[in-house]
Amino acid sequence: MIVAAAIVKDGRVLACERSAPAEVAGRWEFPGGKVEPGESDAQALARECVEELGVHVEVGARVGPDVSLAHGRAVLRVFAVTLRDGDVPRALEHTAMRWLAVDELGSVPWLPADKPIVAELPALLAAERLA
Ligand SMILES: Nc1nc2c([nH]c(=O)n2[C@H]2C[C@H](O)[C@@H](COP(=O)(O)OP(=O)(O)OP(=O)(O)O)O2)c(=O)[nH]1
Repeated sequence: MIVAAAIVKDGRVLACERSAPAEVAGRWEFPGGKVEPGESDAQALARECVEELGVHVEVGARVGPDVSLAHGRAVLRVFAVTLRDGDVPRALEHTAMRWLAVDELGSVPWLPADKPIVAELPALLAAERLA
């Protein structure tokens, strides 16, 4: 299982540019990674957000469907995530980061598996604005 974070703040979502490996470098994704043995999805996601962004997060609801990766050898599961007050993400492992507003969601080359997740973001961003 790969878990990843749709970090939402002020009507925008954080997109991150992969630095490696070569075949996906330059593609954009949600920060995250593999769930390690003994971890829950939420624990893995919280750990990855510390490692990749230096932030503490609160893990919320699922976003979009489980997406099959690598010919069914892995599954990508994305969660809505909020930052702990005052925490500011830094690109510790990514080449670049951008906070995308709803009209900018198509402005980066997402990893192909992320497309059905990105399709759910307008509703997620709208809901956050109302909250
Ligand atoms: N984190 C993340 N990975 C994604 C997304 N979309 C997508 O296809 N993937 C794929 C790319 C990689 O093949 C895999 C995640 O690998 P990773 O390199 O981020 O995981 P990790 O940090 O645990 O890996 P490792 O280098 O520690 O072994 O999932 C996404 O939105 N976020």
